[in-house]
Amino acid sequence: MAASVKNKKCLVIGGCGFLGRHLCEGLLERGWTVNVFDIRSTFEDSRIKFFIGDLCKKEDLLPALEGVYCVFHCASPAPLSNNKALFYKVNYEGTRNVIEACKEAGVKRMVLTSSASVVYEGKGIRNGREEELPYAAKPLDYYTETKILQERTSLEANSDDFYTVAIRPHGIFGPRDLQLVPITVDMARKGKTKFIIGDGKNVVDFTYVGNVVHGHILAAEHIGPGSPANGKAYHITNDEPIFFWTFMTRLLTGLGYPAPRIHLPYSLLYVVALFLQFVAWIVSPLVIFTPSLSPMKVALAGTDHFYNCENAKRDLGYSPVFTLDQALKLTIESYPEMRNPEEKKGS
Ligand SMILES: NC(=O)C1=CN([C@@H]2O[C@H](COP(=O)(O)OP(=O)(O)OC[C@H]3O[C@@H](n4cnc5c(N)ncnc54)[C@H](OP(=O)(O)O)[C@@H]3O)[C@@H](O)[C@H]2O)C=CC1
Ligand SMILES: CC(C)CCC[C@@H](C)[C@H]1CC[C@H]2C3=C(CC[C@]12C)[C@@]1(C)CCC(=O)C[C@@H]1CC3
Repeated sequence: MAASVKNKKCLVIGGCGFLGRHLCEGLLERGWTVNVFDIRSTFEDSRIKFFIGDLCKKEDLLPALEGVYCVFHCASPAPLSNNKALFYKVNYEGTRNVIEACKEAGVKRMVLTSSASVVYEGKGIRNGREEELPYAAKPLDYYTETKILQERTSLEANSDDFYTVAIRPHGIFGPRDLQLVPITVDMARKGKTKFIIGDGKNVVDFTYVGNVVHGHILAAEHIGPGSPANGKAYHITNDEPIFFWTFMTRLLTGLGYPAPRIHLPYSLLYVVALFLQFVAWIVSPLVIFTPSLSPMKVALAGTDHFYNCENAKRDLGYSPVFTLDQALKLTIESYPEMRNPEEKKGS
């Protein structure tokens, strides 16, 4: 049964990021008192108390944890940054630090933002259930490798004194998104979105940020003494699997760009991505460069990866609040600056 959270105080670690800020807005609407902890400041809100610091430093965290009922840990370095050392420092060592600081400050609950990628290693996943999918034995990138360590550490910390739960969203998109929409538009403006990787029939989940926020808040309201959610991981999706390339076509055409139309063999692109990754590794002692075509991106664009969220429905009372149609409309409308500048000239 959901606990009453009226005026309970929470801390959103990573609250100045894409998901974090939406989470703050959702929590405020739900009646929570919200503190934000982040390494940077990206917005102001008189209802929120901001703490700027590094989650890897306990002395930065402790003041922000005073009187906190629940911590939402959704901080991470940028998922596609490929910075191994930073991923380990923040996602693994930093999360251990967050857990220690929570216990020291007497915080009793933590909701971790994990990722559905923790079980994905480039092979197709269709309607994947949490209890049927082991952690990826061969993660495709350092980000995923450290998200596995982060989730495992967080769930193992669960006890009757400190309740933890992990939310595994997949392919989050929405207003103020920093990954999916900006990267896709950048590729479109460089003429790189005319290609379809593979046969174009791979089915995936994309999850609207409003639904991810809803899942996080339900998780915080449900963990506690005797809850079936304690120490568990939950897939949170839109529950509307879609062809990856249908989604991309709707997003691109909705922003005034042409639809992808030329098929390229998946295996060829994957080999090219592996070669570029090898070259980046060879030159890394001299220069850091992150190829735009990575094995992870190619795999995500060319294989099935959609997940079952029945466990979240059963234990958290989750169901998507926004449909994919509503979500795409809200997202496209929120990005006037991302529209194809050529469409105006053509009209
Ligand atoms: N975007 C997606 O599609 C998905 C994301 N996720 C997970 O959701 C969470 C949020 O992702 P998203 O909103 O996209 O990411 P963002 O990068 O937008 O937000 C993360 C925030 O955490 C901050 N941060 C990073 N390192 C530290 C640190 N050492 N101390 C304090 N704050 C720090 C970031 O600051 P800075 O920008 O300066 O690094 C940023 O403000 C992440 O845990 C991610 O793994 C899961 C599935 C899909
Ligand atoms: C091929 C192009 C037309 C479009 C490229 C879109 C990609 C930038 C995105 C498609 C799937 C996205 C995704 C993530 C980042 C952006 C994409 C690769 C994540 C890796 C972000 C962090 C996660 O936890 C998992 C996400 C999976 C899906």
